[in-house]
Amino acid sequence: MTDKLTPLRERIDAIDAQILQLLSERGQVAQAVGHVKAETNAPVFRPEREAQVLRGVAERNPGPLKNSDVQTIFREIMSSCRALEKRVTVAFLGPTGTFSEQAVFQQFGTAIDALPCVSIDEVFRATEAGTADFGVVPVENSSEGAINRTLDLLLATTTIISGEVSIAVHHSLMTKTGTMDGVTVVCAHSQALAQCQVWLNQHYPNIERRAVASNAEAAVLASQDPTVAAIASEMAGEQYRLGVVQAHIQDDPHNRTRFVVIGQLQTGRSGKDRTGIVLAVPNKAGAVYNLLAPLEKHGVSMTRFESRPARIGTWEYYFYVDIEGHVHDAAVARALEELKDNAAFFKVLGSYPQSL
Ligand SMILES: C=C(O[C@@H]1C=C(C(=O)O)C=C[C@H]1O)C(=O)O
Repeated sequence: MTDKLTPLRERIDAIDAQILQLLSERGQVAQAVGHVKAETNAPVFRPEREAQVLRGVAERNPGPLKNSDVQTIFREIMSSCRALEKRVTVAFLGPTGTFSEQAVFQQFGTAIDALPCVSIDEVFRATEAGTADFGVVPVENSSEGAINRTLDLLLATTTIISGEVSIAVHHSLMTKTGTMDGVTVVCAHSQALAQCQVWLNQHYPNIERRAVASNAEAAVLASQDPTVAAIASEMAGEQYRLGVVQAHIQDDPHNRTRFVVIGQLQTGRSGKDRTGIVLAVPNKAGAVYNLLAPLEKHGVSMTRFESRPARIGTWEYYFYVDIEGHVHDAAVARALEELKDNAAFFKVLGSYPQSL
């Protein structure tokens, strides 16, 4: 047994030495890139380039490692290389242990300074003020729909969207003891309570449900009080040493939340991009139909259409539209020129690589 293992481990040691040498070389090249960028004051973080690297490794992956695992490794390599150029600060809806934090690491890797904020408003403020280089905010959930606060803040913000991240959202019911004995209240963020309502109605119809600021806060409360159960990610549960009563209690097993990255950075073309815009039209018959006609004319696909009541001003609704492509793609540029002409309000939220 040992004799068979020894030569294999020697091979692994030799490979690791090569990997380490190559990582060192990669780091040195990233430092050289950093010097070139510093000379021209160019941005350090280039999401379009990172997206291309990650797509490339999945395309060229010879196996046996899974594409998603190889991408996780390369994301971390890039995060560390980027940190040699400059370490970025990223604001998110805290505390630590939230799905927002998970989204931050999925986009930037872990060689960053994560800045937990108490609200989505605070994430926007920190990013606008430059306290953070970027902010990560939730925009939509596959079962609950739009995150309205984010949509409203996107309308007025001076920041632009530079990226998107989509993560699977699995909720677990957890308590200090790992059982429901003596539990009188289930705490979670209102979105999480909504996403688990059928399951809760079936299993614990009579236990009070209390909305709190975040699932992580619910986990903190449960860790301090055995009569409180929390709905949160298992990651948060581990962090606050909770026992799992039941894992994966969300009503939709494919539940996902999409986040956008906001900042001052205008992301370049990656070859597979998305663009977010906000529009308003005068309240006339056929106005919305006519408004969107240029998309069809120029062969631009719409991937999302969301409306929000305008709370002030002359128009009734703002329309949040996501389209495929980048503002620098010829067809998108032409379509947007025409859209703009027909709109009473028009704002490009940003162009960015489509999430993996
Ligand atoms: C090295 C660069 O800087 C950063 C780090 C990257 C990497 O490690 O591959 C890629 C893009 C940038 O976010 C670069 O721009 O090429």
